[in-house]
Amino acid sequence: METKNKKHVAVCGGGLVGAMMACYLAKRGYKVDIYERRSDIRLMEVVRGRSINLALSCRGREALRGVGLEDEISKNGIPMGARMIHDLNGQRRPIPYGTKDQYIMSIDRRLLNEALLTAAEKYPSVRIFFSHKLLSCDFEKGEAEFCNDKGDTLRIQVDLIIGADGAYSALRRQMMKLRLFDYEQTYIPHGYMELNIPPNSNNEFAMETNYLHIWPRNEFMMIALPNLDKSFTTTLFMPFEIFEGIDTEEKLMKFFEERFPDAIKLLGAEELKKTFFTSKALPMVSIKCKPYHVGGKSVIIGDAAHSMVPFYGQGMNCGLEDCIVLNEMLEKYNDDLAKALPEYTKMRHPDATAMCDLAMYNYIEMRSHVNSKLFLLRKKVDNILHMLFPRTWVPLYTMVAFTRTRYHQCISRREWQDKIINQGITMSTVGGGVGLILGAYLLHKSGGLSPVYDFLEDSVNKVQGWLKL
Ligand SMILES: Cc1cc2nc3c(=O)[nH]c(=O)nc-3n(C[C@H](O)[C@H](O)[C@H](O)COP(=O)(O)OP(=O)(O)OC[C@H]3O[C@@H](n4cnc5c(N)ncnc54)[C@H](O)[C@@H]3O)c2cc1C
Ligand SMILES: COc1ccc2c(c1)CN(c1nc(C(=O)N(C)c3cc(Cl)c(F)cc3C(=O)O)c(Cl)s1)C2
Repeated sequence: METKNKKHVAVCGGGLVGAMMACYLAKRGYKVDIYERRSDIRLMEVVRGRSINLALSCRGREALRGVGLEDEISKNGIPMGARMIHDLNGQRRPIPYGTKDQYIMSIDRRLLNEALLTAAEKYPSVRIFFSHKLLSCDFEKGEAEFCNDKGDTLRIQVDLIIGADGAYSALRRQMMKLRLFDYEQTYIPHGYMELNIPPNSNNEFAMETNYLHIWPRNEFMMIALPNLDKSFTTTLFMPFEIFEGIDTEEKLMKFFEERFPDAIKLLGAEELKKTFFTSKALPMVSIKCKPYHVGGKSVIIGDAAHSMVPFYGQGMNCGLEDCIVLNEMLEKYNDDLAKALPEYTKMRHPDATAMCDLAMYNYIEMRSHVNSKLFLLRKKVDNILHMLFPRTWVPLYTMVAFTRTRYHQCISRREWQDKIINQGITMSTVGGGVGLILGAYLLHKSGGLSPVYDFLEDSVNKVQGWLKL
């Protein structure tokens, strides 16, 4: 692909979204220089960072498909066709995500990042500068300044500076100096800590493999995703003050015996103690900002533009979908940045902020009153209504994880569904009430079990049978 009349772009951040965007831009014939603060993770023994694995769903897979990487990544992913709910007495109950072809995938974060960096590097017009940290930039001149691990500074001039430098983005910090730039951030009182469920003594998975394991305990929660090495990366979510209050091994074991008794054997008591007292609980922040662009000179994508709490497993999926949308805008406006970038903000901001809100909403839901019984019931009702009314009742998580329905439309449909179900509940309550009064009257008049009463009792039993309550 000719690059003579195409743009020269600097992508700050060689994480999942930056490397993905570099592939899309290179496919368009752009000259792309990636500046990544860390050294080359492909050469590192251990890569410290956030969750070791992630749930890849429809939006992320579509982005990978767009650059020909879906098959390579999927073959190294572990399909999860259902959630496995662990309740307090150790009972495990599966709840399918949908039909058998509706599954999400557990993907190793490092493997995904390495594959995306290697794919980007294959394009002759892409260069990657590791150990280069963005310090500042001048949007008017299209200039950016970096420092390398030797402390040298480097100044470059390009047509477009893209910030894919994550939740604590340096490029976004530069944008915050500009007038009319809106910004809000919220740290939640919960932290997360990664634990590990190793393979069992036969070197097999210690739990059912193709499931997203969940221990919902209202204000506490654990989630475990399978790894290729037959372990499960297990993330414990708790308020920081609870983490801090567990300062002895006795307190830790008492806590797990009360809240996650079945997990002790799976985690291994000694390993649990060792990991818990050598790790720090990490924060989770929700960040919304606007606009994502500065004229035709710069744009932020991924967590740099919208960081969300992980309670929908959509942060990466959303960031990868940003790449599809930005590419569509460049296509639509024939690479005219002065038109494409403002359109990108206009198109993407409502959806990205909707997903931030959905993730926060689910965090508050899960934290306040979702234990395993209620989690099970809600998902079952969702699935039954979807079976009965497949075109009108699409569960929210299905729209989010299994379609490319725009995120803000997922919310408007949820509000419509809530209205329907609330009206349904009201009508059935009223209807039920009228039915009962009528039934009682007929019972009284006929002196025997009235047909209405039989019908009512029969239909409630049927629904209960369906719900297996
Ligand atoms: C506990 C947890 C669980 C999660 N689970 C899921 C999940 O199941 N599914 C999902 O879709 N998402 C999940 N996420 C969200 C996901 O991790 C993020 O949305 C995703 O990593 C964002 O990618 P990014 O490339 O935008 O940012 P990052 O992955 O943060 O990458 C930013 C890159 O920029 C580099 N950088 C930073 N500053 C500079 C600088 N100044 N100069 C140069 N380079 C810089 C960094 O080194 C990094 O390589 C989870 C997040 C957490 C915390
Ligand atoms: C590595 O750390 C993490 C941390 C959190 C998550 C993930 C990985 C992956 N996550 C996914 N969430 C959904 C989802 O849509 N919802 C509503 C759910 C939300 C919660 Cl909080 C939950 F526990 C189950 C479901 C569920 O439905 O299974 C998926 Cl679909 S995948 C959350």
